[in-house]
Amino acid sequence: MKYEIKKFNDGQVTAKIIEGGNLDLKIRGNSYQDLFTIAAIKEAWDAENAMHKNAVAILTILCLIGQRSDRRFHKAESFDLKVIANFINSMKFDKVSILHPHSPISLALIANSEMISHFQYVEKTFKALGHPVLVSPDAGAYKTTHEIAEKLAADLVPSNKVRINGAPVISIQGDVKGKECLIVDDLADGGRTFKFLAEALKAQGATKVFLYVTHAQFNYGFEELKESIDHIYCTNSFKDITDTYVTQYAVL
Ligand SMILES: O=P(O)(O)OC[C@H]1O[C@H](OP(=O)(O)OP(=O)(O)O)[C@H](O)[C@@H]1O
Repeated sequence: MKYEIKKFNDGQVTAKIIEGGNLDLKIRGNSYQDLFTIAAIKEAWDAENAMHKNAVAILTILCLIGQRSDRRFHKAESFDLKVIANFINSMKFDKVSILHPHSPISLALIANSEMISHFQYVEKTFKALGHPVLVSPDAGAYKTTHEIAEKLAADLVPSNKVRINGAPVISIQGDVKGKECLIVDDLADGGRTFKFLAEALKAQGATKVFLYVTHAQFNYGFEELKESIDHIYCTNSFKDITDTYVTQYAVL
């Protein structure tokens, strides 16, 4: 399958199918633009395949926009992940694979979806660092990090996070004295969760603190992390980062 994308001067996106066959699209999916582009491709593909019902359409989303908005936070506010999921569902893909979604709600809302595990990236990091203690930063991350720790036979220290006026307040439930720690989570936005956690781990005697996140957004506060986190490991699902402080695994 081959296609062509054109952009009009007013921002409109249009797609043209050049060669037929199964559709296998891989996108960051971290912008509405990305979603509209695949909607155009899928619409053109459907029109071309109206007579060939056995062709298959698969979508891979590396960093789903709105994945954190997995509930209606306040009355009268929009439930954004539901809006995004409804739009993706309207395209009727046969399979939608999503890399390390923030919560299972993405999978529940998006039809025919399945999770792509981040295990291989954590495993590479864990081995490169020489088997550090894994740290899960909050209840949301605990389940998947616990599963990964079991598979790696790694020690796991859970920590709890509550946000007070937006700022994370941390409590660590384990002994990290004299140990190297690897915090494992799905995404970093400003990174304050990890800055506070790394400071707390070091205050409790951790010798080094590393961070793994699948979706390295770092929309703000990136430089500050260098004060408490020794090195960051991530994928390029959200963006490419050129900084020796960061090791990125290519997924795109
Ligand atoms: O880089 P930061 O700005 O610190 O944000 C990163 C944290 O935020 C997200 O969790 P969130 O608090 O949204 O989890 P929730 O679903 O439990 O509210 C994410 O899973 C990280 O733990």
